[in-house]
Amino acid sequence: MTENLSVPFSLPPVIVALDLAQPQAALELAQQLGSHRCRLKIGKELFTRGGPPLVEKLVNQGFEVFLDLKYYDIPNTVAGACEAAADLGVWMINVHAFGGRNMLLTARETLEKRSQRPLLIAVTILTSLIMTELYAIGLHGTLEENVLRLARLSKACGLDGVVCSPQEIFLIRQNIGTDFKLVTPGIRPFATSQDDQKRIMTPEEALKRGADYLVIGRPITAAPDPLQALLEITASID
Ligand SMILES: O=c1ccn([C@@H]2O[C@H](COP(=O)(O)O)[C@@H](O)[C@H]2O)c(=O)[nH]1
Repeated sequence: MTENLSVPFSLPPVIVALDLAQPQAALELAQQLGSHRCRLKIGKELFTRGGPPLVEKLVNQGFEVFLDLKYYDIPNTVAGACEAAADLGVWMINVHAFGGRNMLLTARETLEKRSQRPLLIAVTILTSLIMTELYAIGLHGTLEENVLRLARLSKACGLDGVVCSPQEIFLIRQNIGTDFKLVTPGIRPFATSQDDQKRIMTPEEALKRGADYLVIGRPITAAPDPLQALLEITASID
């Protein structure tokens, strides 16, 4: 497959989830993928192993990094964590919308005091969850009602967007509009899932529905040739 590197250059909307256990392997994979082809997401496993030095290395290599630590704690603690994450120079960070209004507001206000800040988004309902699980943890209403309520709360608190499943894109766009970033994991090239993801969609369909960013991990990182997998996905949404 040939790549279109012609100007004007714009980064594809793919954020590769680097869910690897070894920082060195993550650095090698990042180098193979290239900062001109994708953004990267660092989550709990890799951050716990590689820590801030790994994040800073990738930022210094020119990657736009989404630090996906999904903060969920009292407002003061989350605000401090957001400050610390912003100090790493990352492009995007996130919190759980379940942390509530005060936590969301404090996080946003803390970041707004900076001359440069990362995008701040909130996780609504994890893409691995289905309705029966929401009932089990005591949430009432449909899954969509819960996602929309949390997305509205996030918007009202001035956040830049939310993490949601691609299946909720229409709902959020219709009710909240386009000035709100929708970051969607649960992306599967063949719309089937043999793993923990439950609310899934293909990259083409998610973008057609209005996703801003597609978070894609295992379909790329576990592929025999990750770069080829990324290029095929990118070509499919071009
Ligand atoms: O609701 C959510 C929030 C975050 N994630 C993260 O996205 C990636 C998805 O990886 P895949 O291998 O493509 O399933 C992963 O890092 C999750 O922590 C999510 O899946 N759902």
